[in-house]
Amino acid sequence: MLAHGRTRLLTRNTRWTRQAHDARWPGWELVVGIEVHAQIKSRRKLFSGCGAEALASDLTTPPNTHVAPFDAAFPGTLPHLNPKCVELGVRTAIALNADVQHRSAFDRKHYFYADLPSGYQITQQYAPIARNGRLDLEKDGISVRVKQVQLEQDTGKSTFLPRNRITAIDLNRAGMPLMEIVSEPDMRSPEQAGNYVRTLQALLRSVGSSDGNMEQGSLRCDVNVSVNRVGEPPGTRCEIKNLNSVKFMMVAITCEAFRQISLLERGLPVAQETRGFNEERAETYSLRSKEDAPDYRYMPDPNIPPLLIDSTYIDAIRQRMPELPNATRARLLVQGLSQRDVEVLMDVDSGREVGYDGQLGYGAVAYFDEVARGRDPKVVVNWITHELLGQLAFRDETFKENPMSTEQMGDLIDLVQAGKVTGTSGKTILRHILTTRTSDLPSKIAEDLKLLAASDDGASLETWCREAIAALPEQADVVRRGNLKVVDKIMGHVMKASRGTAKAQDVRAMLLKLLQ
Ligand SMILES: Nc1ncnc2c1ncn2[C@@H]1O[C@H](COP(=O)(O)OP(=O)(O)OP(=O)(O)O)[C@@H](O)[C@H]1O
Ligand SMILES: [Mg+2]
Ligand SMILES: [Mg+2]
Repeated sequence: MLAHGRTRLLTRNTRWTRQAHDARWPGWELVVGIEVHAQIKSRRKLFSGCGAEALASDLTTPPNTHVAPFDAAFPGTLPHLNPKCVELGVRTAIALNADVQHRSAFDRKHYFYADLPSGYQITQQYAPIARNGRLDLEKDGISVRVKQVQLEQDTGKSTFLPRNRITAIDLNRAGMPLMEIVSEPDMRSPEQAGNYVRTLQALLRSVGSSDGNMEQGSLRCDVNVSVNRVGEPPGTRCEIKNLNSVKFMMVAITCEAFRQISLLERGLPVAQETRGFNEERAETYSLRSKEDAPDYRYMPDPNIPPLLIDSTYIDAIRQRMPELPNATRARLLVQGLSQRDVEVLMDVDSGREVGYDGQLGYGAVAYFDEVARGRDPKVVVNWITHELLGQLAFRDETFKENPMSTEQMGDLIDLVQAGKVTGTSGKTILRHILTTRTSDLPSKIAEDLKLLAASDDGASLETWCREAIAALPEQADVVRRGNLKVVDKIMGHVMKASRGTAKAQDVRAMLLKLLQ
């Protein structure tokens, strides 16, 4: 499963290549670069050793219950780097084809805000853990360069309570580990930007370094947008902050492009600034201009020694890399699955925790792999995508909640393939498992529910057929006169009587025998 090797470069760097004219803004070119902050999936914070379990996803954690003295900047406390975060950072860097730096360092970035008790954030702006990566967007046929990956701390959260007119501070998130993944300005449309974030999410999940969930805040994006007339150098960028879904991010980029173009067309300059996005009014608004930009007074953190990483360490991680999404996609296509099946499988949220050793890979893909061992992949994927996922969706349940084990699914498919139960009964058994959450194997369920195919039992098959002919005399006559199409009607009657246990082929044969 060594799929992490350098994959083929899809195109040359797109940076200066001209994009085919975009009907939304003829004569103009859009340039987008994205800074992604992804929460690292570690059980402990970056420097304090404080437990970070369930903090990221669980918004119900009571405020200020996971705070070590260091997170609250208690005097005399010292940082202690969490090695798990380094490992997951390196793992991410390898997945992005980036150069892991043998020496990186931590800086203090100063600013004053109530949710940052120490008055500075520890980050790696100047000597990041990895540089010069790349993310291939197969759908767009481009490759986005990743400038750097840096480790840094998250801040706390502040909430203004209008009723009491106070701002409440929650330090649970303070000191949580983040990776900032900075792209080069290589995207040329809102769609490419959306695809970049989705592809990155899938990559982070596949290597187990982040949940990458924008809605829950474990992945946050700042998008940088500029426009220029085709053939001219890139314009001044504006950075849009605090976007909480890929969809809104794409809308924000589109709105921002129109705003900048309309300024330039009126001969007005675009000011470099940080902007927010109002979802309801679908417009961006100024947060602060470049002049108001804080002076961060970066300085090396004197309490943290440089991070030295040797080749042996990097190689050990490289050896244990799981299969990456592009390789998974290619492998599934080779197994004969359709593009659509592959998309569906890979889109499904993960059913199991991806181990930190990365052994499991995708939830639904891992599930498929296990069931498909020794079985026809196309048959297996049909049962998973159409029946299982269909039924889960119908019940408004996620794949995480799926009670049907891979053993149960495998047994069910074997029963149907061997003709021991019909396809219809197979679906009944699947629904039975989802409803009762039983761990019984389908072969036992089929017996208990009397769903074993009736083929061996020629007697009842003949009885059902005779009854059906008696119930539908007109149709029976039409068939007798040679119109075989009408036999389907009578078959339907038999299937109903047999509760789906009769095999269609046998029913048809028996009816024709009785009617000719
Ligand atoms: N002309 C441009 N148009 C759009 N995006 C650009 C342009 N030039 C640079 N960018 C993007 O802007 C981003 C700059 O991010 P970077 O983290 O280096 O600096 P920053 O935004 O000044 O710092 P901070 O982390 O404090 O926000 C990169 O993603 C880069 O690709
Ligand atoms: Mg940045
Ligand atoms: Mg920025």
